[in-house]
Formats: sequence, C-alpha cells, structure tokens
Amino acid sequence: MQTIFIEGLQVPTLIGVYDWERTQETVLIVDLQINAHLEAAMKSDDVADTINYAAVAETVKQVGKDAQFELLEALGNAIIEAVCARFDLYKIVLRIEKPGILPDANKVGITISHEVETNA
Ligand SMILES: Nc1nc2c(c(=O)[nH]1)N=C([C@H](O)[C@@H](O)CO)CN2
Repeated sequence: MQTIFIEGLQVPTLIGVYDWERTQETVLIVDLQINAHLEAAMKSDDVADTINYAAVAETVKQVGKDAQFELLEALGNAIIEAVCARFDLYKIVLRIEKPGILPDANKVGITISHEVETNA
C-alpha cells in the first residue's frame, strides 16, 4: 500500500455557523492523504494506472464550490464521499483548516479518517 498526498490546497466555499460568515466565501486549506495500491503505476509509469492527484484536487475544489454547509464536519463528509465515489482507495485522511477565524488562534479545523469497506 502506498500514499498519495495533497497539502495546502486552497478551497473557497461558503461555510460558517454565523450570518457574517455567510455573506462571502471563505478560503479553507485542505490536506489529504490517500492510501491506495500504486504498484501498477510504479511499474507502468502511466498516470492512467494511478490516482491522479490533479483530479483529486479538482474534485475537492468542486465540492467546495457547490457546498453551503455550516460546519467543517459536514463539508469534510461531502469531500470524503465525493473522493471515495470517484477513486479506488483504501483509506483517506482529510484535514480542513479555517485560518484566522478565532481571535488568539492561528487556525482551527478538523481531521477525519475514513476507511473504505471491502468485501475481501
Ligand atoms: N466543530 C466545529 N465548531 C465550530 C465550527 C465548525 O465548523 N465546527 N464553526 C464555527 C463557526 O462557523 C466559526 O467559524 C466561527 O466562530 C464555530 N464552531
């Protein structure tokens, strides 16, 4: 099993519990770790044999564009559902940061780990 990661992806989205957060999009910072079998691409050197991280990033940004959640937890769940539906993976660890929102804190956020159920 190998890992693909994306760090520091900027994801604009409408998010927040309070009215003042819902007048404009917030740019969230997303990190993703995906565990998958990459052996085929390691041998073939063909992007068709792997999880294209550009396509993952595009999927995450599209979820953000379409979403209007209040909570980071709900957005995280939507991102995980979209990525798992599109890519063949075993585990995903998602971290979403919301910078500069709390006084006296650089950033707040969540981390969600999700393992895909297999029939094996
Ligand atoms: N666990 C969470 N707590 C809070 C969230 C959240 O998404 N998850 N959001 C907010 C507000 O929208 C925040 O950004 C401003 O106070 C508060 N707590």
